[in-house]
Amino acid sequence: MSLEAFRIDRHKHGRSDGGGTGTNGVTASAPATPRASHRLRLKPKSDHKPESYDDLQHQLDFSPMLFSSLERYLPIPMMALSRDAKVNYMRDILLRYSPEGERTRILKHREYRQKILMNYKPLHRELYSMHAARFFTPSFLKAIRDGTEESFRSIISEPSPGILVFEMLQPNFCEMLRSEVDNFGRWVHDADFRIMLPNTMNRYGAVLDDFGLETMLNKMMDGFICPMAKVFFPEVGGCTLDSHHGFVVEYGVDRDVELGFHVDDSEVTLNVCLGEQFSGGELFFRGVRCDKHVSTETQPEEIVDYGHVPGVAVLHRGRHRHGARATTAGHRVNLLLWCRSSVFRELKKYQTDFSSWCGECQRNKRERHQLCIAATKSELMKRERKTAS
Ligand SMILES: O=C(O)CCC(=O)C(=O)O
Ligand SMILES: [Fe+2]
Repeated sequence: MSLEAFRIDRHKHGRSDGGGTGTNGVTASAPATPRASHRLRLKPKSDHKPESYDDLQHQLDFSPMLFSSLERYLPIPMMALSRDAKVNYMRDILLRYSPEGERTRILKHREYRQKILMNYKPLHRELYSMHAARFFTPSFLKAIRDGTEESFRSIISEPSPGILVFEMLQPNFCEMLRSEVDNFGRWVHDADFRIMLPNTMNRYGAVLDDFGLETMLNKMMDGFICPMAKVFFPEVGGCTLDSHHGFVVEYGVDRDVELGFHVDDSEVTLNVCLGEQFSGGELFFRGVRCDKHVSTETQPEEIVDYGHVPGVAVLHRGRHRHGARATTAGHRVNLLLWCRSSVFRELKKYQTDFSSWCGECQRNKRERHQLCIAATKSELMKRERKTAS
């Protein structure tokens, strides 16, 4: 695989940041001048149970889960205040840290979503809230209910370390989601509405979060992906996933045919095939890499290919380099949930060694270790020779 073709996909509209004027008492006005007096605690109050802000998703400028995570860092007297007071306090802090351009982007995206939500009529209303028993396969549900590493391992296969494959979605859910996306596509066409593409690589597909599925997908991440990510990907923020970018991509000879070699703008990616009949479209993986090593050589043991099966999920680190081969016949539709951790992203800024997950950092560390052992050995031998003579 030539690494020249490598591209890092930095999705620009990825944050869950719906908006609009709300009816829940949360002011969603243009960003106020942030108050510098607003502070957070250095350490979280771990026994504090944060509120849920999910129902405010269309009024908030940031992911509701971010507010829940941040609540543990509030000054103690704040914790007992009303939810609205807490939201406004946290929102001021968050806005203080988001640059002007980012704030404008958030507001524009909020308006964009609002326009869609006010005009698009969903086809399958049942998709818009979480009905776990109807969406997921019994084996997946049981594993999640048990919640142990052993129960997860009983349903997954791992063709290579860090690539988890398991049956997840019921055929009926796959079909409903496909037809909902088709319905949305027809509305976009009829209304002559310009939509935002899921990412910089796919021309065919739709951002599910933009037409009302954000809450359901948040629940999917929170209740069904986080438990697995905690066990299998703790070193890349698997324990602190707090926002997502949910979308569907479509492939075929008359759509996107293949997908170039890339890494996702996610900590953990869920990729589930929704069908239909197709040939080709295999995923190829080439090892996990940090930013610095993203274009380094692939080692033979990192080469893995995977053929999509409808209803079956692939869960992997976002930094696991991959791409999709040409879909040579038929039509392939996949659901993607790029799960992110704001805590992990913040901490990463201050780190240089990622040997707990980057294949190249690991190799470098091993090499340094071996050099160190060799140097110690030679020093010891020198000393022995000296004492002997
Ligand atoms: O087509 C696929 O299955 C891969 C999609 C993917 O990697 C992505 O959208 O990030
Ligand atoms: Fe990807």
